[in-house]
Amino acid sequence: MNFLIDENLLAAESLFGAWGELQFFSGREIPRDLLVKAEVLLVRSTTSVDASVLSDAPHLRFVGTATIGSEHIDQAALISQGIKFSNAPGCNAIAVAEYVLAAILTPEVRQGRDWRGKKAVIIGAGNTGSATGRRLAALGMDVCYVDPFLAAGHDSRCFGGMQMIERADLVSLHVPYTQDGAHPTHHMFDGTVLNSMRSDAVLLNASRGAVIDNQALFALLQKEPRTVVLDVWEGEPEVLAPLVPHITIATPHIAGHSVEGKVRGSYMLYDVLHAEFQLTDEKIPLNKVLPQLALEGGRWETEMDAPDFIDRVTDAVLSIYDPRVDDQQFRARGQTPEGFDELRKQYKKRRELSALRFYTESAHVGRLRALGFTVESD
Ligand SMILES: NC(=O)C1=CN([C@@H]2O[C@H](COP(=O)(O)OP(=O)(O)OC[C@H]3O[C@@H](n4cnc5c(N)ncnc54)[C@H](O)[C@@H]3O)[C@@H](O)[C@H]2O)C=CC1
Ligand SMILES: O=C(O)C(=O)[C@H](O)COP(=O)(O)O
Repeated sequence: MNFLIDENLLAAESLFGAWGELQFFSGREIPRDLLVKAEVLLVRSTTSVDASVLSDAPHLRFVGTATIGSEHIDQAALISQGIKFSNAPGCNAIAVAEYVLAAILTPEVRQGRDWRGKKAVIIGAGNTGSATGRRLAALGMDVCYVDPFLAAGHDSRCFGGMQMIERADLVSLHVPYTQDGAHPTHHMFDGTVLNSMRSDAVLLNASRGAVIDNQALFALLQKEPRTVVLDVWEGEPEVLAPLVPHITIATPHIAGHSVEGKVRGSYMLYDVLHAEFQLTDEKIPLNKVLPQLALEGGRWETEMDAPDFIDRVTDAVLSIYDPRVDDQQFRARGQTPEGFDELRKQYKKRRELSALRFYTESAHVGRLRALGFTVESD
């Protein structure tokens, strides 16, 4: 099989190398001459795959994106040409949830809050929203979801309408980008919705930029400061530069970029291809391709009392991932399209919290596990 693969797909050589010839491309556009031979095209979220791409790819049988979001793929065009498709649902849910957790534990966002008993409203109760909700609940927050699609089913979690955000201490967005259907998310947070939030509430967006009307947010923040964390930007890689100084933590769409999340994304496509093409070779287990390297300093021995739980957790979380480092780089180099893409391409090897082994006798083992740490207690 002939593969054409975005060079940012981790572990591609190890996973797909035995199945055929691999060619790699870099950047948002696929070089057209490489499409001619391609039977399998594997991309991430920055490459549009539409009818014009397909018209240059006469042998294409499968398109995969190693991401959760799939609005960059014209699925109707694929169906019309009998080309199979898969995304990688849930691959980086842990990474996104850990981004949110780390962001709200930074002193700049936390502003002395203990978070216990505070109200979190999560918009979108799918993979990333649920993973986030579980971590916020483990901090002691009171978590409710807005998700009209799931609220109508048998999900027993706390669901409510958008009016909940009026009383929320934290609002975190985890919806796909949609422009039609019963509940489109384009500019879901427009000026009216933004103004309905409490002025001391934290707003966080790690979903898609245009879920928030960035001009309306800019207008609001010019009038009064608020605590806002943005990982995604309307029109990225172009960003509304005058908005950036008003944002508490600003990052270049890297919330999902843990090494583990990226490898899981590639692995999910490997899994689907193995089944789709009825390949008979023995499957490579996921743990063979997940990074096995021990984390430097990845051992944390602690006693903790209830009052210092949040401070100990904050130290541990920020020792693994501190979004303020990404924020500094974004402000320095990420506000042009080239800088934005470059930061993402060269992104560090960020590990998930499970890479840190907590040794503790504390009564908080269950909460530490729910936050995502590996915990040993003997
Ligand atoms: N910043 C980053 O690096 C990343 C961003 N994302 C973005 O986050 C989005 C969500 O990811 P997942 O949670 O994995 O997707 P998911 O499909 O598991 O969950 C999305 C949820 O949003 C709900 N939803 C849809 N429209 C809604 C609306 N108008 N109001 C409330 N809820 C609505 C759906 O019912 C679904 O339960 C992705 O589509 C992607 O765009 C995902 C991963 C990484
Ligand atoms: O999974 C998604 O959806 C995302 O937004 C990805 O984390 C973004 O990753 P890239 O494909 O843009 O590197």
